[in-house]
Amino acid sequence: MKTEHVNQITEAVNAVKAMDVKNFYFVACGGSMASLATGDYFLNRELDIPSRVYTSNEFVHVDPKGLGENSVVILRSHSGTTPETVEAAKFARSKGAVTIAVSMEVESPLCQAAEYVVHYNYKDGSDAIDGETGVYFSLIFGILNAVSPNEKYDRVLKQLSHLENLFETNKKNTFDRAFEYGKENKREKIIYTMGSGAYYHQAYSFTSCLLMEMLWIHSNAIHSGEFFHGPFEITDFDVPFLIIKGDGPTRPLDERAINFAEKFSNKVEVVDVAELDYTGVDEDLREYFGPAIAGVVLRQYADGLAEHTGHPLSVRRYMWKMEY
Ligand SMILES: N[C@@H]1[C@@H](O)[C@H](O)[C@@H](COP(=O)(O)O)O[C@@H]1O
Repeated sequence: MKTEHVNQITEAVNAVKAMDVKNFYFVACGGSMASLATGDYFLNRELDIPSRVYTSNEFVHVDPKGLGENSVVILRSHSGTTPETVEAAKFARSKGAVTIAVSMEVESPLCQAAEYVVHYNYKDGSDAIDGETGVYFSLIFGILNAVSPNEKYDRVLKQLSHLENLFETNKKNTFDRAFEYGKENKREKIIYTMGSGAYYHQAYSFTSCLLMEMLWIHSNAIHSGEFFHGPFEITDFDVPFLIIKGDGPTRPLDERAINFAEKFSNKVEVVDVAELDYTGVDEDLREYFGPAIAGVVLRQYADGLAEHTGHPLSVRRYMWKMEY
C-alpha cells in the first residue's frame, strides 16, 4: 500500500483508538452509502458498540441523539462534492464527532470539511489495495483491531494484499456468464435484485446505481429475509431476479428465497459468492472477503447488460446536469 494511504489510515485509526467510542455512523449517498454499509455490517457483527448507516441528508435532518464527542462519523463520497455529504461532515464536526472522509479527491469539499481524510485511487492502474475496496477495508479492519484487538483482523489486513489477484481471477472466471446474462436479459424492462447481510447493500447498489441510474431498468432491491413478507407475491414464470447467494451467516436466508423463486420463475440468476475464488484467503476469513470480491463480479453483469442493450453506463438525463 502507498505510504500516503498507510499514513492516512494510521492517523484515522489512532484517533479512534484514543477516544472512548460510544457509536459509529456511516454517512453517504447512493453507491457510496452502499459501500460504507459493508463496514457497518462488520462493525455490528464484531463489536458491541452500536453503529448505523444514514443517507447524508437524513443524518443532518434527524440529528441523532447519540451524535457527539464520542461518535466516529465515517463519510464517503467518490467525487467528494456531493453537497448532502459535505453538509453532513460539517454537521458532525460541529457536534464534536471524529469525522473521517473517504474519497478519491483529497482537494474536494468533503475532504476539507472532515478532520481525517482517507484517499483511494480510482482506475489509474494502481494495485487494488490502493483502490476503494482495499483502502476502505484496511480502514475498517484497522478500526476493529484498534477497538477490539484480534489476531484474525491482523490476518485480514495482511491478506488484503491478495485483492488485486482475487479481482482479476474472479472477473475472468465470471466474465462469460455475465456477458451471457446481458444477452439473455437485454429486453427485460424490470429486474429485481435480492441479497442479505453484507450483500443486501450490493443488491441495493446494483438496483439503484447500475439498473436504475445507469441502465434505466426498473428495479427494487429486496432483502432475502423480507421476500416472504410481501414481495414474493410478484413472482411468476417471466419475472427476472438477480439473487446474490452470500458467503456468511445469512446465507440460509438467500437459499430460502432462491428455492422459492426458482420454483415459480424461469428467470432466476444466482450469483453464488461461495463459488468464487478465494486463493490466499484463510478459510475463517472468507466471510470478510466475499463482499469485496462480489462487488467486481456484479459490476460485470451490468457491463453485460450495457453491452447488449447498447445503453452505456455513463449516460444520465438529470444527474449532475441540473439543479435538484
Ligand atoms: N451512482 C452514483 C454513486 O456511484 C455515487 O456514489 C453517488 C454519490 O456520489 P459521490 O460518491 O460522489 O458522493 O451518486 C450516485 O448514486
